[in-house]
Parts: sequence; C-alpha cells; structure tokens
Amino acid sequence: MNLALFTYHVGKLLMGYLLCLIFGRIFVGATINRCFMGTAPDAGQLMALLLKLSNAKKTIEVGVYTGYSLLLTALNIADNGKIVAVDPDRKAYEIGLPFIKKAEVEHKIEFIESPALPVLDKLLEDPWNKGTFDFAFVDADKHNYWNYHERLLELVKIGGLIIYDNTLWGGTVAWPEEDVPPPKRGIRESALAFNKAIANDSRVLISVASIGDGFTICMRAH
Ligand SMILES: C[S@@+](CC[C@H](N)C(=O)[O-])C[C@H]1O[C@@H](n2cnc3c(N)ncnc32)[C@H](O)[C@@H]1O
Ligand SMILES: O=c1cc(-c2ccc(O)cc2)oc2c(O)c(O)ccc12
Repeated sequence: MNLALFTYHVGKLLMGYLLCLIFGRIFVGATINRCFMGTAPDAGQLMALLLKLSNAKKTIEVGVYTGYSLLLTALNIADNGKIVAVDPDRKAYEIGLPFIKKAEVEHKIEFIESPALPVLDKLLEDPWNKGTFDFAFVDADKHNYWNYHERLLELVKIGGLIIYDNTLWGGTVAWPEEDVPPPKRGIRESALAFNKAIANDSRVLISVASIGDGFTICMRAH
C-alpha cells in the first residue's frame, strides 16, 4: 500500500472517530465511540428486503450494539413477529432503545444480556425450538462465526435465512497479508477461515454480497 493511500485511510478513521465522539456527546449525551460498528445502510436495505420477501416472523440477532439492525428487523417483520436479540452490552442497547420505543416495535424484542453461545445452546436444549426460526443475523465477535453457524443451522427452518456481516472485512480478505494493517489481521484470519468453511458446507446455499462490509446470505438447504 502506498503512503498516500495509507494516510488517506488513517485520516478517514481518525475523522470518523472524532465525529462519533462529538455528535455522540451532543445528541445522545453519551460517548458512542464505536459508531462505525453499525451495519452499513446499503446492507441494511438488502436485509430489510430479505426479511419482507421471506415473510420472516421468528428471528434471532447475535450482536446488537446500539440497535440499528435490530430496529430495522423489528420494522420489517410482522406485528406479531419476535426477535431474540443477544448482546453482553446492555448499555449500548439502551442508547438505541428510545428509538425502538418511538417506532413502537419494542414488543417484538426479547433482549438478552449475555454472550450468544450459551443462549443459543439453551435454546437448543428445548427440541421445540429446533427448525423454528425464519431468520438470523450475525454481527458479533467474528472468531465465533462458525460456532454460531453450527447452532443457528439447527435453530433455523429448512429454507430459513442466516446473514453474516463483515465477511469481506473491509476488502482485506482479498489482500496479501503484508498489506493489511496489523490490527485488522486477526479478524481477517477469522473471516478467511469462516468464508472457506461455509463455501464448502453442503447443508447451505450461500451468496456473498459485496455490499456494506460484506454480507454472506445463507439459506439452510436441508
Ligand atoms: C458490530 S456490533 C453490532 C452492530 C449492530 N448489528 C448494528 O447494526 O448496529 C458488535 C456487537 O457484538 C457484541 N458482541 C461481542 N461479543 C459477543 C458475543 N460473544 N455474543 C453476542 N454479542 C457479542 C458487542 O457487544 C457489540 O455490541
Ligand atoms: O471494528 C469492528 C469491530 C467489530 C467487533 C470486534 C470484536 C467483537 O467482539 C465484536 C465486533 O465489529 C465491527 C463491525 O461489525 C463493523 O461492521 C465494522 C467494524 C467493526
């Protein structure tokens, strides 16, 4: 990577970070210093379309943060639809909660403050949950995506959808490792391993949409 490109990327990151701090303080009264973590709006639009097209009612979200994708899901499922939304960070969820309330969709959400793996395992203990979810969205700790995949495949119905965010990780999955800034290398490795594994998984059909930060759209085939 040449120096100009590197300076451009670092400058963009610093400017985004500063704007997050300033606007977070002014508008929300709290420091939202990781606002870059929200799902990209173009990817969000695709997700809204898929929720509507698939007529999703019973859904799971792994990784809520301040609730952009959660609100989007709540707005695009039926009024009697449900979202099991899991994140260990309740404080972040509570920053977005006033917007969820204003949109009058809070009744669709069961927020569970916890890491997701034990919650998914608990759901799987009840055989009535197996094969009953229409839709799942995964946007959490990237090194656990395969662990989520194994569990979610048992929870979603045949024909149900699972979307994984950040599977292109800023495009770095296609770069030579030496061009990738060291802080991005760990998640890049996880993304590469996940992408390879899911591409070889005969239980699913997938499409990697190069939208936002990379959306792997996955349908349980059998
Ligand atoms: C990228 S953010 C989610 C963004 C959100 N989907 C949106 O559109 O605004 C990632 C979230 O994953 C959560 N997270 C990290 N480890 C987790 C885990 N083990 N289980 C569930 N959520 C986790 C973090 O607390 C963080 O809120
Ligand atoms: O920069 C990030 C970091 C994450 C992230 C890292 C570690 C975790 O346990 C959870 C999330 O997620 C991101 C993300 O989803 C995104 O769209 C952009 C950036 C990041």
